Formats: sequence, structure tokens, C-alpha cells
Amino acid sequence: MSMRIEAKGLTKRYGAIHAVDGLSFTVEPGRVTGFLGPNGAGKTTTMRMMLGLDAPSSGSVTIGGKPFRDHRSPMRTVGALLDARAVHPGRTVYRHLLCLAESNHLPARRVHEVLEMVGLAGVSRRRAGGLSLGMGQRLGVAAALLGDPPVLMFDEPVNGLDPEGIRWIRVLMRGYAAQGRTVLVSSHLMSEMALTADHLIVLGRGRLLADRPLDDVVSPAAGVLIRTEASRRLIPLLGAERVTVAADGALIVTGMDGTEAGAIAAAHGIALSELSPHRVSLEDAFMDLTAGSLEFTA
Ligand SMILES: Nc1ncnc2c1ncn2[C@@H]1O[C@H](COP(=O)(O)OP(=O)(O)OP(=O)(O)O)[C@@H](O)[C@H]1O
Repeated sequence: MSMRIEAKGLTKRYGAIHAVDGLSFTVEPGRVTGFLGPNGAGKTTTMRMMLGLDAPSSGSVTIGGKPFRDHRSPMRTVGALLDARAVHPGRTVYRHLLCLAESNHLPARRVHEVLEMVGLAGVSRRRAGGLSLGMGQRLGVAAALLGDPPVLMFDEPVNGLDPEGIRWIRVLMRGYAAQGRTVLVSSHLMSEMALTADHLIVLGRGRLLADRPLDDVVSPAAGVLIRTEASRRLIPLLGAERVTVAADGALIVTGMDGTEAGAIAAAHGIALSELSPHRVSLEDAFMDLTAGSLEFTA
């Protein structure tokens, strides 16, 4: 069973602040959708409205065609990781999950399964409040997976995770998406998002800035990157208007491919130390997209 998330004109005002401002988009099953935006863009507020934790000022958001609160079994519908610190600190890891399972009419054996899945089986008797940040994140993920839900919603899940933990959560999210589930994940880490997401939804100041496949964002117009000792001579030969000089001296050339650029250099006896396709990094693309919507700039 797959479920899409659908926002229509979703808006949330706090006094004069438009935290979320007329958002319309869908989050589709079968892929990982990255939810990006600078600090204060409205990502958390949007996720809270998806889960019925905040009420929209106007507009709506549905999961599987109806508001989240109208679903009979919340944990079997959405697995959410919003604030991993939201645990009863004195309870053991096992008790914490068991209480969640019992209050949601989920079988107790599921607790053992998710403990294995997130790698916490060995610390199930530890108190939840005494876990490291990374283990706390894993406990939050365990809770999200308890109901084996068709929709996963993770807000900054890699916070506090070490490289092994980051890779683990990436594989987990990609695996769930491959099973046809809907996976929405917010992150500030562009490099990580570039490895994890298939599709991006980018917000700035509560508004939709982009809703497109990752590949459309990170590989726009074809271009090549060239390094040479003879930049000054080569630039006019390539056409100065096509060339941007990067901070490290590399030439970024648009409007031609490597074969053409290499032929021009060869025809003039110019040696190149590098000639490669140029992909815009997600970080650069993100900066371009969100320029003008930053609340705080250096
Ligand atoms: N309860 C609240 N009362 C007043 N303003 C709020 C409240 N919650 C959020 N805001 C404001 O709404 C805007 C969006 O905040 P939100 O936390 O949704 O952004 P975000 O994209 O998740 O940011 P971050 O990346 O910093 O977590 C911000 O300007 C924030 O100050």
C-alpha cells in the first residue's frame, strides 16, 4: 500500500511571520524526497502540519488522501522522526519502544525486530536518557519503524550520527523507497542529500523554490572543467563570454563539450592538466536557488 503526501495552498502564520506561505506539492511514493531550505525556511513547520501537530492557517495537507489525524492507526501510517530527544529519559530503550507499541496496538515482537534493524539490540536495557546523540537518533528511527508504515518522515535524521551512522540511515531510506514507500527527509547537509535523494523540494521563507528531480538541479547546462598553465591564452580561444574562472583557477566552460574544448586547445598547442565534465554541486545549486530568501546572511 503506497501513500502520497499532498499539500495544497498550505499556509502557517505566526503573527506577522509567514512561516509557510501557500505551499502546493506532492511527495510521491517509491523515491526519497529531500526537503531543503535555509534556517527558518519552514521545513519543520510543514512537517508538523503534515502530522497534525500544528494546524494550518489556511490550505491543507493530506497523507494517502486524508488528514493524518483521520487515519485510524497513526504509527502504521507514518513513521516520523521529528525530535529524537522526545523520550522518557528514565525508561529503558526496550520499555520506551514497548510502551509505544502497546499504546498503538502493535505486537511486542515488533520491538525486537526494530531494535535489531537499528542496531540497538545490545543496549536495550540502557536508560533512554543516557544514550549518546547518535544512539538517540537510532532510537528515534526505531520508534518510527515500529508500525511498518508506508510513509517515513525524518527531520534532520543524520544530526549527531557518525559516518557509519550516516551511511546506515542513507541505506535504510533508500531501501524503504525501493520498496515503494514514501520517504521525506530534511537535511542541511547538501553532500549527504546529493547521495540520498531522488527528488528535491526546496523552500525559502515559507515558499516553494524548486520541486524537481535531483539530477535536474545538479546537472544543468552541459559544461566542462579545464585546468591548464595557459589559462590566459586559452580563454579568448574558447570565447571569454563562455568561461568562468573558479576560485582555484579552474576554467568552467559552458556551451561546449570536452571534445570541442580539447580540440581547440590541441589546435593551439596548449597542454591541459585536466579536462572533465562539470557538474554543479548541490551546494552551489542550493546557494543559487535560495539566494534572496535567506533570513540571515554573513
Ligand atoms: N511556534 C512558533 N511561534 C512563532 N514563530 C515560529 C514558531 N515556529 C516556527 N516559527 C517561525 O517560522 C519560521 C519557520 O520555522 P521552521 O522551524 O519551520 O523552519 P525550518 O526550515 O525548519 O528551519 P531550521 O532549518 O532552522 O530548522 C521561522 O521564522 C520561525 O522563527
